[in-house]
Amino acid sequence: MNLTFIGTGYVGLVSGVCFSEIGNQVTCVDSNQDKIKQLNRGHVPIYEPGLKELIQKNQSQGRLKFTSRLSEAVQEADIIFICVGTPPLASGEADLTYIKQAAQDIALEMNGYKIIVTKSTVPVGTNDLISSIMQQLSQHPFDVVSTPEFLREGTAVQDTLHPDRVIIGTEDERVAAKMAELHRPLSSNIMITDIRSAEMIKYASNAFLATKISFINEIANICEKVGADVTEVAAGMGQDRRIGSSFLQAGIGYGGSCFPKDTDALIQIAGNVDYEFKLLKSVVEVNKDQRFNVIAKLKHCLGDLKDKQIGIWGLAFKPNTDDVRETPAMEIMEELLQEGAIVKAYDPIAADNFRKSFRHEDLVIWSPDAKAAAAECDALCLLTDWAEFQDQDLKELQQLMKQPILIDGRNVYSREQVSQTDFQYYSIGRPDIGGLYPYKEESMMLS
Ligand SMILES: NC(=O)C1=CN([C@@H]2O[C@H](COP(=O)(O)OP(=O)(O)OC[C@H]3O[C@@H](n4cnc5c(N)ncnc54)[C@H](O)[C@@H]3O)[C@@H](O)[C@H]2O)C=CC1
Ligand SMILES: O=C(O)[C@H]1O[C@H](OP(=O)(O)OP(=O)(O)OC[C@H]2O[C@@H](n3ccc(=O)[nH]c3=O)[C@H](O)[C@@H]2O)[C@H](O)[C@@H](O)[C@@H]1O
Repeated sequence: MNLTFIGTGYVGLVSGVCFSEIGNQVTCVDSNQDKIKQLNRGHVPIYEPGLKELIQKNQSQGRLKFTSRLSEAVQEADIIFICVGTPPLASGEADLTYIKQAAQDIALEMNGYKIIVTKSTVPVGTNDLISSIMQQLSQHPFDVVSTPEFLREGTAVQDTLHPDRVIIGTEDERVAAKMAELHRPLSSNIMITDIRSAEMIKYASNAFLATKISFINEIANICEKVGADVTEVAAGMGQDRRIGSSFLQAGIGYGGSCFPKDTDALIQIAGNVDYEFKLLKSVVEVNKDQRFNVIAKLKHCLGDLKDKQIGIWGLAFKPNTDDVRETPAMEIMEELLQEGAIVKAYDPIAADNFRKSFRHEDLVIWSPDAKAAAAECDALCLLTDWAEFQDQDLKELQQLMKQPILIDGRNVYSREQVSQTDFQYYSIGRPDIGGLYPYKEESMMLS
């Protein structure tokens, strides 16, 4: 089939490339000409394992092209995917400016029947809005379908080629059959539903995953006070198939371009129909606090942070991505600088992106590698669980530092690794590994 993807962010680019990989003729369009120039020169604007190779392969086999010329791309296509951003407004609501613009752009270039598929995450009712924009501006027939995207950054290619499920929101049987045919090479688990339910499935899924994370983070905080190990607790809970083991990794909270934005948007969607989503509001609040756990632990070890040298390992919101949108590292570093600490930072991939968006860029010492970031530090904080950090020799690391204090915000190191060192080690919800918690002994005793 001839497919056009509008927007070459994570979703448009990865989906476009993967649909070309399974044999479709794909055009990816972006209004950002610089992005298109880069892509045509072989430079991939995002870091995503496996993506560059797939782009090269499908481009050279003539199934994939990049352009900023929308008219051709719309006119050649049977199916057009809208994959533009839906960033948050100050109120938390999704900004639909790019969606409306894309619908108008498509409508003005129509030359016959097409299926318009919304892959962007959009509030319930947005596909109806797209339909009405199209109807006003074009005489040509069309159908609008909601097919939300569930890929994760860092594993986006695998997630797209092997999705757990495909959700297709349409009330038209022929459109459903065509969409199912398109997706069948990727998954046999295809659910056809109505448009509004499809729109809601996306928000509900992200909100539920965010809830699991905030839930386990609160359990971790309690574990620290009662002397239990959250990784053992999560492993025990996860063996119940009704609970499942994924997204129970305690840490410094979720970040990224989607969970923070989509939880806020769902709270607003509910608010707009006079429903207060109390549970989700708490999830968001817990998440905002969780990152400061790192600062509390630093203060417990070092007291006043003024003039203390603190190393930061990891700036991306998760490993295997250079995305720093809503990364917890941003606020942690701001707080450290505010406290008068000297901050040294390193990330294997995301440092350049982080520097561009960090307003105190000039106050940080940017280190070329992990060891340099730790050298001469009073404490080291691990904020992103990159494999590179997991593989470090802790004994060697300890020698480099002024004081052997390690705050592991992602529970990366094992008891065995830590016990072979003199590190004063604090992780999240594992009070028995390394660090001594002052409140542990007295609060653990039942009377
Ligand atoms: N980033 C992710 O991992 C995931 C994102 N989503 C959702 O997918 C949507 C897109 O997200 P990202 O790919 O991260 O977005 P992004 O913001 O990284 O990229 C969007 C792209 O669309 C382009 N664009 C905007 N308006 C355009 C127009 N009228 N014509 C042509 N190009 C246009 C922009 O120049 C930009 O390159 C959002 O709604 C997001 O919530 C869903 C699942 C995963
Ligand atoms: O809508 C989206 O954009 C996407 O949002 C998330 O994907 P992503 O943000 O790429 O990454 P995740 O792997 O979900 O991680 C999100 C954040 O949660 C944190 N996390 C994740 C899992 C966990 O157990 N604990 C935890 O703290 C990660 O460190 C990261 O900061 C969802 O997992 C995708 O299904 C969805 O498509």
